[in-house]
Amino acid sequence: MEAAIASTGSSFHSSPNPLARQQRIARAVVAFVPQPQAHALRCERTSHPNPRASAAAAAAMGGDAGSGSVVVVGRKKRLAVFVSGGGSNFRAIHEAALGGKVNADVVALVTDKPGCGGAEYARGNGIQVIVFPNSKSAPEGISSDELLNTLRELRVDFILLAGYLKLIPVELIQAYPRCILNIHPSLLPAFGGKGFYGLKVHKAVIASGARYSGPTVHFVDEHYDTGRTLAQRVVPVLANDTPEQLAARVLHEEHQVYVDAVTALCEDRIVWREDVCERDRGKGWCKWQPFLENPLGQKGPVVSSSILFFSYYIYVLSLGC
Ligand SMILES: Nc1nc2c(c(=O)[nH]1)N[C@@H](CN(C=O)c1ccc(C(=O)N[C@@H](CCC(=O)O)C(=O)O)cc1)CN2
Ligand SMILES: NCC(=O)N[C@@H]1O[C@H](COP(=O)([O-])[O-])[C@@H](O)[C@H]1O
Repeated sequence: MEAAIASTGSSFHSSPNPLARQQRIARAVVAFVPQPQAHALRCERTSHPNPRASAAAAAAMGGDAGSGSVVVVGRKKRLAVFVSGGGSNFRAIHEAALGGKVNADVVALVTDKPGCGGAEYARGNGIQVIVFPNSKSAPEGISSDELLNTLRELRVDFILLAGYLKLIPVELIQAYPRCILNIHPSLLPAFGGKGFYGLKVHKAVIASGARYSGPTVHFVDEHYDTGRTLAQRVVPVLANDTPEQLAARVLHEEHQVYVDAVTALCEDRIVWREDVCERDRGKGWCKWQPFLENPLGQKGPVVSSSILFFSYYIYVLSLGC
């Protein structure tokens, strides 16, 4: 059962307080809410715009915060992108960040293949290249602990996997809860897991006789491709498709859906819906499902948090006149 509980208010943190948590578990948190501050599990590293301030800003801009007409943008987020190959998704995200669509800076490229296309692009664009992990083919690579320290020194908020072919260690997953995304070239859970990467995925899709395929953006957990799905796009599988033709069709959609997902992530517009949990009856388990907020709604003017807070105080001063 899901209730449409759309509320503005502080962002939702998984509280250590079991009673408070149980009370919350009894309520479903709505998946699509009209504005960024509604109930949501946020990555600890992002800012939380003040709901009253955004309402004031919306009023000042003639919008209506309740209708999602104002997207509040906090501080610029800092991204580390992990790549093993050509890096076209990495380039799409970097270009979207440079163009202002994604409210972020790409501060590091992490790769297990220092000679790959993604690493070359990063060097040509002044982005720090980090080789991880250490291996025979990349002896200059660093350890998990060194990588974690480097990402912290760079104040990285989110990690984006984009064609990275190594398993992300559990210590990185634990250090960045709900802050690591991956893009996979099939409609997970189909055609995912160990051994499913690159053209292998598209060969399996064609061999299966599937009529549709497409990219999946998902949060990363300690296993390959089993994290919570955030966004998907669908493309047709044509009768005479080669794996390369299907790969190109899927890749085109990947660039769109990943940029959209990262845009939402950096604007704090991902909300987590929790199904009513039957934990108190001793069965079942709770599922948190991340959703892009307002995915079909109109996006209002983008307001920087500084303008937002300034308009809020003008609004408050005007009340006193
Ligand atoms: N902890 C996680 N790490 C990674 C995930 C993830 O979901 N959780 N996603 C992968 C990306 N990926 C699919 O999207 C993926 C990449 C690689 C493999 C795979 O089977 N790799 C081979 C090695 C390939 C090579 O080194 O050339 C293997 O492990 O044997 C499966 C899925 C990134 N990391
Ligand atoms: N399972 C992981 C996997 O197969 N990832 C896939 O590797 C390609 C990387 O392309 P890019 O380097 O041009 O972004 C992309 O198609 C991505 O979905």
